[in-house]
Order: sequence, then C-alpha cells, then structure tokens
Amino acid sequence: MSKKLTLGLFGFGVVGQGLYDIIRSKNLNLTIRKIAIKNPGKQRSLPGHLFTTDSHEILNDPEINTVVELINDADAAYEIVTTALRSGKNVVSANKKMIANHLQELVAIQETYGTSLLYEGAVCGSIPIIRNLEEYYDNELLYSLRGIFNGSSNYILSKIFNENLGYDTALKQAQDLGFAETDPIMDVGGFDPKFKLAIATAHAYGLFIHPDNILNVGIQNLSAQDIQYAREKNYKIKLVPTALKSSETGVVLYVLPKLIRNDDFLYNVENEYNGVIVQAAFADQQFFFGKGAGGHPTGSAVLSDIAALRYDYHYEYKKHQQPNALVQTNDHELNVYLRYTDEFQLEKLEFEDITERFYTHNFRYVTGTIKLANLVKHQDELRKPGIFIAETGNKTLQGGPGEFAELQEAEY
Ligand SMILES: NC(=O)C1=CN([C@@H]2O[C@H](COP(=O)(O)OP(=O)(O)OC[C@H]3O[C@@H](n4cnc5c(N)ncnc54)[C@H](OP(=O)(O)O)[C@@H]3O)[C@@H](O)[C@H]2O)C=CC1
Ligand SMILES: N[C@@H](CC=O)C(=O)O
Repeated sequence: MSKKLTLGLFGFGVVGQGLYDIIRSKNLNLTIRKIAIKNPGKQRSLPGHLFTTDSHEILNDPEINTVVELINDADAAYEIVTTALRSGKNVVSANKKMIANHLQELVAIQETYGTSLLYEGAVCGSIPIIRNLEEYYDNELLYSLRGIFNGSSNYILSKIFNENLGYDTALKQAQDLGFAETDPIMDVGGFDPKFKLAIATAHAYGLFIHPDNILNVGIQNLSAQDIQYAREKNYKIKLVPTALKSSETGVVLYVLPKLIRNDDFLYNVENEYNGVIVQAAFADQQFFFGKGAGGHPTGSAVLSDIAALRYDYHYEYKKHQQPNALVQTNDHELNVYLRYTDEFQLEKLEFEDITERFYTHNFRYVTGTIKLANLVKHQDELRKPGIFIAETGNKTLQGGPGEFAELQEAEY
C-alpha cells in the first residue's frame, strides 16, 4: 500500500536544493517538514522556519517517517543515518563515502530494525544501476562491470581532450557547476569512483569489500605528454572503475585511468555524464548512460528512492544472503602504459614484460604487463608526482551459455 511520506531533509546544497526543485515542480503528495543545515547564517531560498541546525529536531520527530540525507560530511552522515534507521525511520542517502565505508553494518542495522536504506543517487547519479544489479541480474552470470562513475573527472578529461582546456581551469568549472566533492582529490584521485564501485560490487556479486582494499589511482598526475600519447593513437583517457570475475571464484576490483578506443561505449561519454558497461553471460554487453553528477540528475534518483519507500521497497542483498564462493583477488595481470621519471620507479613495479619503451630527456614511458598485486603494493608510489599509469588492454570476458568465461585480451 502507498504510504504518506513526511520527510526530514539533511543538507540543502547542490543535491538537497536539486531535490527540492523537483519535489516543488510536481504534486507528489510529499511533505518536507524540516531541513537540517550546518551554517545558520547562510542565505536560503526558503523561509527560515523550515531550517534547523539541530539534527534532533528531525531525528526525534515522530511525524517524520523518512530521512533524506544529503550532506557533505561522511562522519556526521553516518551518525544521522544509523540513528534514523535505529529509530524506525527509513532513509535515502547519496553519500557514497559513508555507505561504502559502513555498508555491512548498515545492512545489519536494517535487518535488526526492519528499516530500509536506499542509495541509488550515490552511484552514477541519475543512472538506475543499483536497482538493476540488485533485481535484474540475479540469475545472470555477471562477468564484469566497468565504466565512468565520476562526473567531475570525466568533465575535466572531456574539456582537456575536446576543448584543450587546462586541467586547473576544467577542475574549477566542475567545482563551480556543483559536480565536485568538497575535497576534489576524492574525484580526480579515484576515491569517489572507488566508493561507488564498492557499493555496486555488493549488489553485483554479493561481496562487501571495504574501499581500503580496492586500488585507486586517479588522473591528478596527467601531463601534456600523456595527452599527446593518447591523441597520437586516437585514444581518449577516462577514469574507469572495474569489477570483473577473473575465475570461478575470484573477483578483481580496481580504479585506474584507461586509454579508451573509439569503438568502446565509454569513448563518447563526455562531461558529467557517466556510463556503465555490464557484461553478462547471456545478455553479453549492456550499456547504461546518463548524468552522473549535478543537483537535478542526482535529485531525480533520490526522488525515485523516496517514491520506492512508499511501497516499502528495500534492498534484499540476495546475492550476499545466498551462499557463494566468491572472494576478492588481486591475482590478475593488466596491460598498462606507464610514464615515469626515474628508472628505480620502473624497477620497483616489476613488470612481467615490457612491449614498448620510449626514452627522451623529458618523457619516459613503457607499455607492458604488470600484476595488479604489484600495483596495490606500490600504490603510494603511483600517486607521487612524475608518474602516470593507465590501463591499455581491453580485457573483455566472453563465454557462452553454461560455460565459464574466458578472459580475452584485445591488445591496442
Ligand atoms: N553534487 C553532486 O553532483 C552529487 C553529490 N552527491 C553526494 O551528495 C551529498 C551532498 O552533496 P552536495 O549537495 O554536492 O554538497 P553541498 O556541499 O552542495 O551541500 C552540502 C549540504 O550539507 C549541509 N551540511 C553539512 N554538514 C551538515 C551537518 N552536519 N548537518 C546538517 N547539514 C549539514 C550543508 O549545510 P550548509 O548549507 O549550511 O553549508 C549543505 O547544505 C554528498 O554526500 C555528495 O557526495 C552524490 C551524487 C552527486
Ligand atoms: N563528485 C561526484 C558527484 C556525484 O557523485 C562526481 O563528480 O561524480
């Protein structure tokens, strides 16, 4: 039965305001009873009596049955969300950092208290990927999931490749447009897409992997030489999170920049748009595309979750409940391009083989094969200035109905 929802909203920034605009534009039979914010002195577009800086005005209000958490502080969000769920209120959140870092505990709290936490807006903005992974792919063998999960870094890369804009100018634009996180290293360093990958993996494979255990290397060290290298070969560089089944039981997870060929779905995903490629046994490749950042696109996903709560929708985490033997593994080889400064950096990484080597006084790179475990071991080195790594090979998983996937390498 459809329930009347009375909302308590936390956060009235880019996404909170975006959600409010959408709710106001339609007759949705929803009431926003109170909005909690941080800074009482800020100018607001709504009457002052709607706002509070006291979270208890929402959390202790028995009239409020639904909390919508849209703040930019993951620690405060954790307190708000867990308190709300424990006091019998359903919650919608877009806070991927908080959700990814506490997912297993949040699932347990929902079970204990019979409440529901929905977070479609936390992963790829407007793209309904979580509910699809949760519901649709239950009976499909999921080989891999990869894509563009971060609007800001994609915006920056698009502006660099398509308009020759400088990195700093493009980043400033992404911030001004409300796409970037409060600390933009979360975006460009690949942390934000890693949080999203961790959440998606729980719904794709039933695996709860803490983000600390997933490699992320971002685009913050991208240089003019890397751009030139990619352009000369007709590639674009995108920041790509990947989850793939590498064996009967192994799931490989990482976030790396990637050289993308023009026949890849991701090649034409530009600006703040996101794209997710799901590869499954019977369906083969499927591609989801939509805006991954911004107030209105994210607000639309948040609203969809709010609407689902009218019907008591909750994630069942079925793939986690069912016994399966899947485990995360770093036992996997990747084809990469590596620009480096000192030979010792190259030696440290211990390539399996090197296929190409280029050496001038100001530009050194190799391409070759490297173990993911080595990248994990030396991830701090990979984030230092003067080094840039990008995946080159297009690992696609192929297999027919009933047979296990074979890993196929398409070398560029
Ligand atoms: N921007 C985007 O495109 C997307 C963002 N997200 C996520 O949504 C969330 C919100 O992002 P966004 O709207 O961009 O952030 P903003 O910085 O635009 O807004 C944050 C809001 O949170 C409020 N706030 C901060 N701390 C508290 C607190 N302790 N109690 C109550 N209110 C608080 C701020 O109050 P005040 O107004 O007083 O400063 C502000 O209204 C983040 O988790 C983000 O990662 C998810 C998908 C897309
Ligand atoms: N900072 C994020 C916002 C949406 O999740 C991004 O750029 O994708």
